[in-house]
Amino acid sequence: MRVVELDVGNTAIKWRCIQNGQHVAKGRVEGAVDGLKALPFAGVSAVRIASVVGGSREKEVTALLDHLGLDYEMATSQAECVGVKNAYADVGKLGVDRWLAMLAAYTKSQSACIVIDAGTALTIDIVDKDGCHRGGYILAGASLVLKVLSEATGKVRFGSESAKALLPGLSTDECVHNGKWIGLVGAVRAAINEAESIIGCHYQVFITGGDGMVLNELAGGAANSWCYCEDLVLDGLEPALSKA
Ligand SMILES: Nc1ncnc2c1ncn2[C@@H]1O[C@H](COP(=O)(O)OP(=O)(O)OP(=O)(O)O)[C@@H](O)[C@H]1O
Ligand SMILES: CC(C)(CO)[C@@H](O)C(=O)NCCC(=O)O
Ligand SMILES: [K+]
Repeated sequence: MRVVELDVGNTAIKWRCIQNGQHVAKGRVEGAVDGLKALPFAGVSAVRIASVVGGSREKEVTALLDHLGLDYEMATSQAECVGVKNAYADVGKLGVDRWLAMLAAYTKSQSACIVIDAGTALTIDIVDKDGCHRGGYILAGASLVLKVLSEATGKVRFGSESAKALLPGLSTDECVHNGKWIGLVGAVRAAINEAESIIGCHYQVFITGGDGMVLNELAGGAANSWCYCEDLVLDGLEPALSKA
């Protein structure tokens, strides 16, 4: 059996192809949804989708799959799945990428976990040892921080990043880029601190997203034990969509 999984995010669509349980291809599509036409859809019997974009972009994705004659299933955030219990009163409002990443993390750890997704947004979610989601955080991610600074100021003008560091900057470029990272690293450290008062000190940290690896590296010391999982959101699709 051949399956394609899609993580439709606000910046890019991440995809992978699974054949008989093996991951055989993967990639990233930026910009127009038409880029999905290049995926290896031949022989695919099912498409699983995690989408946080909604609206017309989501319709473009499903219209393209319909056009290709492919059956698809769209994951949604539920009250409970694989032992994880959603903390939102309105469970469907929790971003499905956050939900799926928690399902995957809790399945892997079978213990308390903290799930960090460093994408367009930075999200941090807390799951206790019994699988109860104990809440989370949504912040602007690295690229959004830059966008907001350049749009909302007259003189914070900067180029691209030359090195990734947390040191105090000595130019606008360094101040902005290092500031962006210290904001993300600092937010994650503070969130973990808050989490410890809720779930205690025994937990596994999982990190994913386009900026996940950099954030893991910059967080230093304590972050050595974090588990970087490139496809945590996609990993949650199968448990979320498998019928009991
Ligand atoms: N080709 C790339 N590969 C990996 N990371 C990238 C790439 N291009 C940009 N990034 C980084 O990834 C971040 C976006 O995160 P991610 O790839 O998780 O995207 P996303 O599609 O926005 O997902 P989501 O909307 O679900 O957060 C950007 O801040 C950017 O720094
Ligand atoms: C926060 C993002 C954008 C992260 O991708 C996504 O999970 C989302 O659109 N969430 C909806 C709002 C919420 O999770 O409460
Ligand atoms: K994401």
